[in-house]
Amino acid sequence: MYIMKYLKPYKWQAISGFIFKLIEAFLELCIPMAVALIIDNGVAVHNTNYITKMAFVIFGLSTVGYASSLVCQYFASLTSQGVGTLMRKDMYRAINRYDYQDLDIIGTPSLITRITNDINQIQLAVAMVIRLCSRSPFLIIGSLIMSFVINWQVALIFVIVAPLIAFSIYFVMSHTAPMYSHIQHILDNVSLITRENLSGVRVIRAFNQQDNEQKRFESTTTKQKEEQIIAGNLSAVLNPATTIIVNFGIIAILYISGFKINAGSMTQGEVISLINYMNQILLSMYVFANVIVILNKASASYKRCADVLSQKPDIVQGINEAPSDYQNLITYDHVSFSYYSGNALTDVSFNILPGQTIGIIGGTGSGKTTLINLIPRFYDVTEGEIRIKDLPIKSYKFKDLRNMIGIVPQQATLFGGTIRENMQWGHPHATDEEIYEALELSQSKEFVDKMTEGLDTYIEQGGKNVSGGQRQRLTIARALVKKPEILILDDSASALDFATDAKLRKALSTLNMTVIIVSQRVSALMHADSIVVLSHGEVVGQGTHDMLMNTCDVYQEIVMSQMEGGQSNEE
Ligand SMILES: Nc1ncnc2c1ncn2[C@@H]1O[C@H](COP(=O)(O)OP(=O)(O)OP(=O)(O)O)[C@@H](O)[C@H]1O
Repeated sequence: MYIMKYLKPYKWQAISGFIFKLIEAFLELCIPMAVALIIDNGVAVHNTNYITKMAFVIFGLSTVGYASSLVCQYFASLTSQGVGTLMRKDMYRAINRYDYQDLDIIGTPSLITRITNDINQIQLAVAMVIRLCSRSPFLIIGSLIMSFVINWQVALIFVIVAPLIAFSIYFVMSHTAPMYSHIQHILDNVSLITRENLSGVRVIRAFNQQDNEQKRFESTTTKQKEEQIIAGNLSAVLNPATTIIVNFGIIAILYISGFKINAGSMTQGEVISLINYMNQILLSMYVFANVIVILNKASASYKRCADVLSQKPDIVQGINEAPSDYQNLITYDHVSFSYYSGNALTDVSFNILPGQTIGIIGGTGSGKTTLINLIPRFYDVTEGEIRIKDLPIKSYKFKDLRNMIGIVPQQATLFGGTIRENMQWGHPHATDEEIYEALELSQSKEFVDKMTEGLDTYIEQGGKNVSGGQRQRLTIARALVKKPEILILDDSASALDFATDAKLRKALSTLNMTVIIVSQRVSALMHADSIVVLSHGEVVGQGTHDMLMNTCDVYQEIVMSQMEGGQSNEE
């Protein structure tokens, strides 16, 4: 039970909250008794001194009750917020250790919902349990006991009325609870659609899809509205139903008490306090039923959060550091890989020597990105082995393995912060000189120099305030600042014009690095020492441009298609 782990540091706050709530409930139980005394010993005999004195007593009881309630509220907030924060931190940590495969399966929107909405639901439940779980049963049982103390015969009415109220609340709740949980599900969908729409707003407008998206949104919210109305109508039955039961109970109390007052075995004040206790039972049952609804919702949220926490990464690191003596830099040895949705690479074998520039080419979906994602162990091979410096990559510590690699992903992503801060991601102590060197190599210096604040220019989250091409160049610079032994460019120059792309490749060729260039453009890798041609996840050719032109049909087709498109040999 994860919840116990998070509650443990707040054990005393939770217990204190419980105790203060019980004090408040106890004082609340005393008030109808005090009112009865005022009626019998003050109002009935015109004793104003007694009434004044008891008014102070009631004021005192209410004030202490109110103060206890505030203290309880304080401890409940402290505990619920503390539990939520600890849980959120652990979830964040767990998600950061996730394998890519797990991220793919659970999905980012769902993880965001779990770490925000679901934790909020759990926090609310923790606060409610502290504040109301003790109070309501205490008041229900206390009111029953008090009524028996006042007059056991009249109190038998409570024994009939209380279960009837409980049954009607249960009946309505058991029908509405599944509806509300379905409504919650629809609301989740509404938030998913909203998130998708907001993040893709430009694409939606570019494709004139506003009306369709509006309809999709409206149909979901209409469904939510309709279900909400049905559930609301059913809930609305509850109030009059329970009020009728309570009113019958009150009539029965008045009827029987009338005889008893006439017979002198009961006072008017006692009748009033019995009616008050009857109302208190009703209110407490309402509150308790609502706490149960909140607990129900929270238990579903808790399960979703516990799933996140219990998911352990399959990819674990080894213990080795990089050897200084080796022959081959990277070796793919009969590597196959499958996503949960299907096979992506089959029996891939090739070798990369230190200092070589390797091109990876192939059609869309041929497995290029998958192939290079296996090197830093974003995913682990399903079969075969990859070795770096003649050691299996599984035997390296993550830090050592990933320190050797500078990867520029297809999707150029920058983070909120200055250009300097972004550049220092891979090398926290990089000097401005080293950063400028990387900017120069990546063909970014020119546009950074034009920015009035240079390296101090603030990059918005995701790099929204720079163009696609500039973003790509900056991500290349970020990888270069790290001075990796292996630089992997995954279609990283797709947004660059041909001239800049050529300059970039020329600059990279001056570096003492092993470079892997993934591209669909022949011009981007035709000068590589070796080119690997992929088709449907299999290597269908390997060699230099000239060799492949003579031996590999797929490569020839790619070259021909690009020559027809006028993209080849633009240098
Ligand atoms: N995260 C993923 N989950 C499931 N399947 C995936 C995932 N990523 C890729 N695939 C599938 O694996 C195959 C290879 O995809 P990959 O992205 O490696 O191709 P690619 O050659 O890099 O394509 P592109 O040139 O379009 O980037 C494709 O069929 C693709 O649908």
